[in-house]
Amino acid sequence: ASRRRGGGARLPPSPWALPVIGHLHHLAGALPHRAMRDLAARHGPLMLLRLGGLPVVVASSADAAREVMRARDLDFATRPVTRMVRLAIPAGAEGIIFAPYGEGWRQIRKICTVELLSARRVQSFRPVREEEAGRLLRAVASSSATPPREVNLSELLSVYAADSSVRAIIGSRFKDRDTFLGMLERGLKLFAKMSLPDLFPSSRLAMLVSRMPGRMKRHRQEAVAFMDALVREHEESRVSDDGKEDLLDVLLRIQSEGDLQVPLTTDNIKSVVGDMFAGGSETAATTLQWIMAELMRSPRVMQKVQDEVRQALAGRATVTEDDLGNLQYMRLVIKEALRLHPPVPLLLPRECRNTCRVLGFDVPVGTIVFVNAWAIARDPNYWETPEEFVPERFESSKVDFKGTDFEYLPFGAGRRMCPGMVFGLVHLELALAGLLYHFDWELPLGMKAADLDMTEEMGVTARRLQDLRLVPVIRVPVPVD
Ligand code: HEM
Repeated sequence: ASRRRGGGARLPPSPWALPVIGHLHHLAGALPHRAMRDLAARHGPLMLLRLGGLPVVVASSADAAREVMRARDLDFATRPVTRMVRLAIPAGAEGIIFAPYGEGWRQIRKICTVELLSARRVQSFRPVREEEAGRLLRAVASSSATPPREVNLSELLSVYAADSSVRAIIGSRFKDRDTFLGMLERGLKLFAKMSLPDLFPSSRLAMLVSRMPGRMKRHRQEAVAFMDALVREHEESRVSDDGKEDLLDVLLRIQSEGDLQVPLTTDNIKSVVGDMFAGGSETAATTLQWIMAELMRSPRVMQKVQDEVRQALAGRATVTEDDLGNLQYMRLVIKEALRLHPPVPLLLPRECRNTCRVLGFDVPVGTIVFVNAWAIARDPNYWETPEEFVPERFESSKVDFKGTDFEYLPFGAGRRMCPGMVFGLVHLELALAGLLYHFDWELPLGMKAADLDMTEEMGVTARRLQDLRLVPVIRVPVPVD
């Protein structure tokens, strides 16, 4: 039941709580989006949890999501910054993801949408993507000898997404690419975990007993040294605005042009570089892995989407981005995979800036808000046979992921909605079209579609626990370099 507390606030309903840990035990042993869906079934579309010392509200219906991200978007337009994140990103040094709502964030957001992630800029990286997609296809082909052998498709897709993003962000010139990737990945792992000091923000003991603060500080030192070298290298070999700029070049140019309302510091720029990688890489890799897994479980859909791709490309040596516009059914396949497997199932957390009312309940200032987009996208109130992979459901429906249909929110909605949608989608489409055009796909010997393990694990994204291993059989040879 809902509770009234000091001043007569009507708080959203909560499950039973334990002293100190609050509701943490309700989440133990399950993935957060799944545990929260089960709790919401009992406590309603807006519920209040206390995770250690953190008050958290979870929105689990389209109505609740609409309230948070449209009606009251301004009240929820900032993000919580935990103690550990603060150790890695000092106040004022934020990029975009963790920037508090305000002029600074608005300016960086505008730079992202107009300069970094605009359709024109994304287009300028087309040669990089096509090269990386070619590399992916060759890597797959080289493993499909006679007799064809299985490949670890998860690994190859992660390499594709990471390499292609990194080349867009810091260019192809950078010598220490591998170190950069390794560092970013270690950093992301640290950010993805809620540690004791995060859950108990006022506890000094938690700070003392946890190993996280030390790790975060070391990560920051390493990242700062590395980014300094990266920025220096970019400053020494400036590229002009001839379409060959990488995202770091663009940021440094905007900084040097100087006519900004809020100064853009080099610390901000370094954080944006990290944010672009954090936002763009694992999301694309995870989605591609889920799409291929769902296609393997649904031979009907696989056949239909391969027929489409092969008809559209008949006689072609390989796929280019010019071909993608004709692949309507493939686009529905991607939409359906993003419905069942939104890579960021709880979206990125928001924080309440002003105490306000949502669905008749009071949400106090400072509360962290999650929108359970995963649960909403599988809710039988909005979806027929929600657990089934049926791309055709989007054929006659206007529901889209642009942030106006609150039953389907893989990219979020409102002011904080994902600015990287175009960038992400074109990566997905290009790689997928290539994989479907050049190869037929089989399960490893003796395995049936029903045996494919679809268990999730929570990293930065909700990704596959088991790597996806499949056997590619060449249908159209992949051109050599
Ligand atoms: C399949 C691909 C992707 C998915 C599913 C996805 C999903 C999301 C989601 C759910 C959010 C939170 C939105 C909210 O709070 O309402 C978000 C934010 C964000 N995404 Fe993406 N994303 C993808 C690709 C990308 C790419 C390619 C980039 C950049 C290269 C990117 C950069 C960002 C940034 C910077 C934010 C934070 C925006 C802000 O706080 O103002 N994303 N994304």
